[in-house]
Amino acid sequence: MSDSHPLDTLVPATVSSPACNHEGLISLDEALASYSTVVPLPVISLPLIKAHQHILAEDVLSPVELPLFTQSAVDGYAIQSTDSQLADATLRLAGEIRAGIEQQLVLEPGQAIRIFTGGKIPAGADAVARQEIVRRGQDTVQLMQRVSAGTDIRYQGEELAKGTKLANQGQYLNSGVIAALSMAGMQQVKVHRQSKIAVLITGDEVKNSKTGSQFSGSPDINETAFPNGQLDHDAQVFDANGPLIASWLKQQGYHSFELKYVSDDQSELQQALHQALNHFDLVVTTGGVSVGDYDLIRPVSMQLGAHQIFWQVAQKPGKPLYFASFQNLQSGHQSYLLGLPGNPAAVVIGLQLHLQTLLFYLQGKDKPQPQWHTGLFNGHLKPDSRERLLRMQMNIDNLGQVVLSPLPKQQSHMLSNLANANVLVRIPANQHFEKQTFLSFIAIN
Ligand SMILES: Nc1nc2c(c(=O)[nH]1)N[C@H]1C(S)=C(S)[C@@H](COP(=O)(O)OP(=O)(O)OC[C@H]3O[C@@H](n4cnc5c(N)ncnc54)[C@H](O)[C@@H]3O)O[C@H]1N2
Ligand code: MOO
Repeated sequence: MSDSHPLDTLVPATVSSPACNHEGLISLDEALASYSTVVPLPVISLPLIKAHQHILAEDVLSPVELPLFTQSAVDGYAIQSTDSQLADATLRLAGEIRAGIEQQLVLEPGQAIRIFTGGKIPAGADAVARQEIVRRGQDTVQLMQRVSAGTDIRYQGEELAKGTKLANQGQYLNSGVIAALSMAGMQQVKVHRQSKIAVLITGDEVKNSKTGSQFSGSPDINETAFPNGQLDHDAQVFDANGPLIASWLKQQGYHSFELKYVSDDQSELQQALHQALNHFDLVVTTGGVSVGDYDLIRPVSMQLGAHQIFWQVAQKPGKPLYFASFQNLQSGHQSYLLGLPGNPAAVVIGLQLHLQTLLFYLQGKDKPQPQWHTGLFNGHLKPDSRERLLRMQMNIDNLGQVVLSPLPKQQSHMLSNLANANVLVRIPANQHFEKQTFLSFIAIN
């Protein structure tokens, strides 16, 4: 740390001085809406499996009909249904059709063909007698029940006609959609490229990994990225934010991100931010965005050319949240900076609401805004001038109602209740809440 005041050499011309009172803050909804101004990432074509957890950039129409051919739904015998009306109904066995084996067999009246689930129905057959309803002889099959036409047959095209829409532009490719596309023979899909993300954990007090703060431009997320062992002195804290962000990103399907630690030293921060803003699509920082003398993320980023979109949101936790855009005028490289406050609970809100919404806009997702659900709040709350996001436990009671139960330890520096929380509940500002109030929530993921 240099002897001079950290801001002596850094008074960016573009910094306004937003008032720290609540009137000067933007609302949570305004902050979330402002992410819609970002430029979505380019469209690329990916093999289906690699496209998992990406956002589809085009509607996908089925190139085939499904099922692909008329087939048996059971293990049994392909027959003509009229033969099952006969008094004796004993049919001659005339061959076998297995799933996946091409056969040119034709079923004649009075015959049965052994067939297995998924086997292609032979010409001449209009029903399958499942093996539980037949009595099998050496070369004969006696039907114990009448079987109507169409029984236990899956017809070609009964699920989908060729050209049916299978998936929509803007849709998230979860494993179910991947399977539906694969079943229709799709091998490549157009998706938005995922954001390349740099994560910068700041703070002299945060126990550091030894990997240094230089970004290499390639992902390095393995256990060596994180600090181990003892604290170096008793004013240090263990890092909560690095593992929080890394595991959250991985859960969202982002495996290509780089995470570094940087101290509150101005030149170190300047170097790390310069690299990150110029080589990544998105830079997520923690700490250093409040009003303290060593809260340098805003002034340093603005001196590097970042343009503040907003700073300070009327939310609790996470008030000093900072969002900026950056464009390198020479290379044209565009990136965004989401500066999350250092308090770990503020980082949770920053990920679940802000980063999630921002990423959805960057990836071109439909419905990018948080999809709030409603539940019955079961407790008391005093008014607060900031909208609050409380960690709660959501359960379904024995009447089938969605019930939200408050948890203790809600302050910004506390995280232990996350072990029991499954939702974030939105508490509007300046209102007194009693039991039996409907409130909005999202699941914590
Ligand atoms: N005078 C004022 N002081 C503060 C205000 C204010 O309006 N006026 N706002 C407060 C609010 S609200 C928040 S939130 C914090 C955010 O401050 P910063 O973003 O600058 O974060 P830091 O000061 O760097 O850290 C805050 C807190 O979190 C701990 N921390 C930081 N990083 C980690 C980490 N990786 N793992 C675990 N814990 C971490 C850090 O030690 C601090 O205790 O500012 C208030 N101050
Ligand atoms: O906004 Mo801060 O996270 O309330 O403490």
